[in-house]
Amino acid sequence: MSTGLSLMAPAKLNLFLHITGRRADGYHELQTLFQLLDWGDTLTITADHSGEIHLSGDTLGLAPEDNLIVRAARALRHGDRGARIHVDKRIPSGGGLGGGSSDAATTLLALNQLWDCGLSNAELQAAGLPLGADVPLFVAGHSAWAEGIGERLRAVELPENWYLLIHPGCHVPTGEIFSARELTRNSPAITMAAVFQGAYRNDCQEVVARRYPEVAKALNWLAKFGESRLTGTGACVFSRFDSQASAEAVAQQVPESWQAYVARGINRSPALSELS
Ligand SMILES: C[C@@](CO)(OP(=O)(O)O)[C@H](O)COP(=O)(O)OP(=O)(O)OC[C@H]1O[C@@H](n2ccc(N)nc2=O)[C@H](O)[C@@H]1O
Ligand SMILES: Nc1ncnc2c1ncn2[C@@H]1O[C@H](COP(=O)(O)OP(=O)(O)O)[C@@H](O)[C@H]1O
Repeated sequence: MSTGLSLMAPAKLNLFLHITGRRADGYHELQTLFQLLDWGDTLTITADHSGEIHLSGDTLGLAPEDNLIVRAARALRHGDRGARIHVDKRIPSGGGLGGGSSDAATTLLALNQLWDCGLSNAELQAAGLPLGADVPLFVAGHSAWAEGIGERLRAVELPENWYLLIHPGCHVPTGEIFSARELTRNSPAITMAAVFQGAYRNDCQEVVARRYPEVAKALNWLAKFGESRLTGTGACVFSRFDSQASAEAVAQQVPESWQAYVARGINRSPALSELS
């Protein structure tokens, strides 16, 4: 049990996000289309018998017990199971790109194999949900139509378009947006067919744009080149392009105070092919 794995933890976009209700525990029910991207963090994980989880690399200044990678490893650990995990982060934290959740999911998938835990994918999704509403998506590893709080997933095949993502530099706390009084919480449930006909939006976008002027600016700037939209609760915004070259050409023009990323949509997470 000393083998290691190096896996990509992909980012995601919410191509649309409707809030359809609120549960008794305060969590919001939503409908969303999760698009996985061919771009993300890299985790290098080696299992050992130390009984400890050691994390190195880009730890974002978080205490180990607050890092979703360590929390995911601890959810599976028992006995003398231990691991050394190195993380190279590319996905900006708190950007609505699901970086923390993807890191957690990749950790669960890798350690389930390295530690021979024998959990099914469904069991891993359930173990990951308390860590974050997006963790089941990344454990399932497929672009998906999602309902519930994002954990009821149906795999979908989406066109593998190119996207330009802009991080306008501000941090938008998910909890703040979900507790905003002005947030629309009663969007009627729609069908997947309606979404593919273009009848969709992100219900968080107006609230985030009003509270965070830099997000509004980035949405307006990107709208010069195509339809621009917020992912999740932000702060990142994105637009779809027909080719890598056209996305790169616009990325070159992004104002210097913002971060630009070009990525391709993918249907299946590359991590799944790496794992047996
Ligand atoms: C709404 C999404 C769409 O992808 O936004 P992003 O975070 O990616 O921007 C996610 O599901 C978010 O998932 P995640 O960021 O993991 O959220 P969590 O840690 O589970 O929740 C943070 C806080 O947001 C609120 N929350 C989150 C998800 C949800 N469906 N309803 C909520 O009300 C809760 O107050 C919760 O305490
Ligand atoms: N490994 C990690 N990578 C990113 N963020 C993490 C990680 N562990 C814990 N976090 C915390 O999770 C929160 C949400 O991060 P993230 O999932 O990247 O954003 P979002 O939910 O907006 O997509 C951040 O506030 C961050 O402090």
